[in-house]
Amino acid sequence: MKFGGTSIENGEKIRHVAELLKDYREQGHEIVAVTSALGGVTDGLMEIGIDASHKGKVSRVKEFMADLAKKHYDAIEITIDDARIADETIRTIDALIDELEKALIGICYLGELSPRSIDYISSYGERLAAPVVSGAVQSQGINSCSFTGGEAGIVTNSEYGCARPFEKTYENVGYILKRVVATHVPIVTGFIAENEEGIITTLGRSGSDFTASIIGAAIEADEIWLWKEVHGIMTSDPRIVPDARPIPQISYIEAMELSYFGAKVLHPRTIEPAIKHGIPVRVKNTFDPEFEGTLIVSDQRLRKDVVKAVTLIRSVAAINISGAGMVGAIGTAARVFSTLANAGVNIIMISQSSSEANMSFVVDEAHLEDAVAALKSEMNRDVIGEVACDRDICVVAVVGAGMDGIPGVAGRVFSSLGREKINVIMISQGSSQHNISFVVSSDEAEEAVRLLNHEFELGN
Ligand SMILES: Nc1ncnc2c1ncn2[C@@H]1O[C@H](COP(=O)(O)OP(=O)(O)O)[C@@H](O)[C@H]1O
Ligand SMILES: N[C@@H](CC(=O)OP(=O)(O)O)C(=O)O
Repeated sequence: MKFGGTSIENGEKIRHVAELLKDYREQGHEIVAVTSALGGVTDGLMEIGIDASHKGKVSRVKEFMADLAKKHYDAIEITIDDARIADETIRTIDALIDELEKALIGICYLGELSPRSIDYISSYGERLAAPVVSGAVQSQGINSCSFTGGEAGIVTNSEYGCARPFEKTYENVGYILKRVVATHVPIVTGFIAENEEGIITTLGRSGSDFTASIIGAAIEADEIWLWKEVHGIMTSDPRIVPDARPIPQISYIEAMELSYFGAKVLHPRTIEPAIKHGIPVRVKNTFDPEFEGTLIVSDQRLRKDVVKAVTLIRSVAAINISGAGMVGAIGTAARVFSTLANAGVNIIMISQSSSEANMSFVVDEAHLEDAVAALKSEMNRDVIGEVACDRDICVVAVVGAGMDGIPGVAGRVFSSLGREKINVIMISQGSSQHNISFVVSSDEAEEAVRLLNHEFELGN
């Protein structure tokens, strides 16, 4: 079971989580709990790290640390009734706060923040949360202990900020946690792991979902449950479409498409370990545990709804390359994509006109400058005449395995946009036919998502 930052935002919510864990444990379930940082803490840690490296104010660091310590002391006061457990937890928190303060002051003096240091600093959110959650569970009379991702056996490469676990992780974690769950509810920090030298790495923002899935696979869990503040995977982000509804059942592939195409409800790599080990994943609402939520499984029963959900990716940019010399020039696409790969640019979507005179792709906005520079310097100007880009765009994706082989879905998507005069800048459909994605300008994107929810009757 994984509890996200919104589920453990403060003492009251942590107490509720501890009671949930107690109830399930007393029903006879063996549970490993994965915890995120208290709500907003990871963002705060990243900001203070950047602040320290730019402005270097020790007084600002001390102020931040006092607030951070208070947030955790307050949570302890509300969640841990037993004085001995509370004292022990406070000592653990104090030691972590002391270590982190020293690191941040070091960054103030050094004036630099490497990707490795960002991972180290941001790891404290989960490292501070796990002992508090564990103390709260112990205070409910249930045996519990806490582990960092590294201590639980998760070993990754050194790609700081989005590290990938090595295969041996599954054996390590299984060996360590399978024995503990028989007697305890172990609380493991989500999001963070270690490389082979024992240096802290992170799995990417929202990576606690991925941690839960790695652990679920390693201990051969019956199910992996992701507890959130929403009623499951919804037909669209409820912040954009207020009447979006929870999807009762969805396939692994659909859930992967949704998370890759911007549905912030799941970390995009969450489903991989679950698929590999055939473990169902449930997304449930921490604050309405009786509600069944969304079940993600491989063997999806055929449902009549063709489109399951509509998602939106922001913070992207489009690049269009064109030139009469591209027509019939063999190897142009290969050169473009290897140039972008060498520049470390992630390509989200690709489209080529049938005339071959231009090619468009969508990249993360953060990679745009590197992408344009690489294309301009590497490409043969005889072939590519122009490289143009557009920052004010979003990708909208219409997802559903039921679209496969059903004629007219694309027609309905684009007719409904056309009726409302929403201009489509670029279109792409994978041959799997699970996803139709297209690009619109940023100021029309949310309206497009609402329109398509209405067109496919996805709302309540
Ligand atoms: N299709 C979707 N279904 C459900 N939630 C979505 C979707 N797209 C975006 N979201 C957002 O994802 C968030 C997921 O819940 P949250 O409790 O924040 O998870 P966590 O704490 O694990 O990160 C919600 O705030 C919701 O607005
Ligand atoms: N705390 C990390 C990891 C995480 O998974 O958080 P959440 O479960 O709140 O998305 C982050 O904010 O990215």
